[in-house]
Amino acid sequence: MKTQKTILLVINPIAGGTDKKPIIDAFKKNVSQNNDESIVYETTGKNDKKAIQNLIAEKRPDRILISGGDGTIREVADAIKNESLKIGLLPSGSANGLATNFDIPDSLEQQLEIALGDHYIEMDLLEIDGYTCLHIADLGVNAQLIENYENSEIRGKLGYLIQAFPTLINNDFPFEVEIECNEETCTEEGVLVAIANANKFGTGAKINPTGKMNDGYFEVLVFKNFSIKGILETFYDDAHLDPDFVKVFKCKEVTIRSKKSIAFQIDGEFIGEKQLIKAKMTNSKLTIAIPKSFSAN
Ligand SMILES: Nc1ncnc2c1ncn2[C@@H]1O[C@H](COP(=O)(O)OP(=O)(O)OP(=O)(O)O)[C@@H](O)[C@H]1O
Repeated sequence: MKTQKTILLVINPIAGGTDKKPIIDAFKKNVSQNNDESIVYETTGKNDKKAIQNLIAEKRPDRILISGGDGTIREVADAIKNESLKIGLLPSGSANGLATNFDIPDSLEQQLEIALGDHYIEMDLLEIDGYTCLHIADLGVNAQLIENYENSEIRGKLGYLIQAFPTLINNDFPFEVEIECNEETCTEEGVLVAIANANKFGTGAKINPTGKMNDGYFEVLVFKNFSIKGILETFYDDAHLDPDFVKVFKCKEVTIRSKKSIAFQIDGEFIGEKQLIKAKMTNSKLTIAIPKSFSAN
């Protein structure tokens, strides 16, 4: 009979460009202190989903800790879709949008305590054009900014800020979209259309303050104004949900159409220029260990 727990760490060695040895060492130490067994899987960037599935089938871990950015979390989420496995987050990516949403602290010690703890959220998972979306996807100015940022040399918030000005000046926003949801179709004009399960962008900007990550719904938010002040506030401060600035649709399924091809991103990853987007709430949930102080509202 299995008397101890098995904890698997899936870690992306290149995420965030940092040395991962301290994370692996702290993980092993923490797990062994509880007399549990630790397993470490380092991602390779190739066939990781299958390798993680094989490891789960072989070792039957009780929990999976994930160290990387949102891309690594998505890889694990896809791998465990049909399993009821708990996960914990040790954020180490250059973008940690999901961890930002749960207010996961910076200290590795605290992260391990939370990730191995017993306070969870059953988080909704969205599917957008065949991709799993963990927190926020969007069409328009932010996706354009991410594309420009990915092609630039300067990382971090300063990189976004520097890219913000040419992005805002050198494009043909606002654009028109047709939004089909809740058995209604309407036409809206905006500079950014977000599909949000979560409240915040990875930068910490609270763009969807009323969204709940476990209510079986997501929000479509159309940001209407093309004002540098408004957009920068959206990225760096709490957004104002003034109806003149943003229109919100709460739904389980949406189709968005645009006559022009518009930049589109999911969870901080630039996907491409799109004219048609279909998003829906899935029946899958991700059980994530989160801080006790986090309230899903
Ligand atoms: N060993 C590896 N070598 C190269 N790429 C890898 C490796 N392991 C994972 N990857 C790639 O890393 C990406 C996921 O990175 P993730 O989002 O977790 O971290 P990140 O630092 O935030 O990355 P990014 O800055 O690219 O968003 C995936 O594209 C995956 O294929």
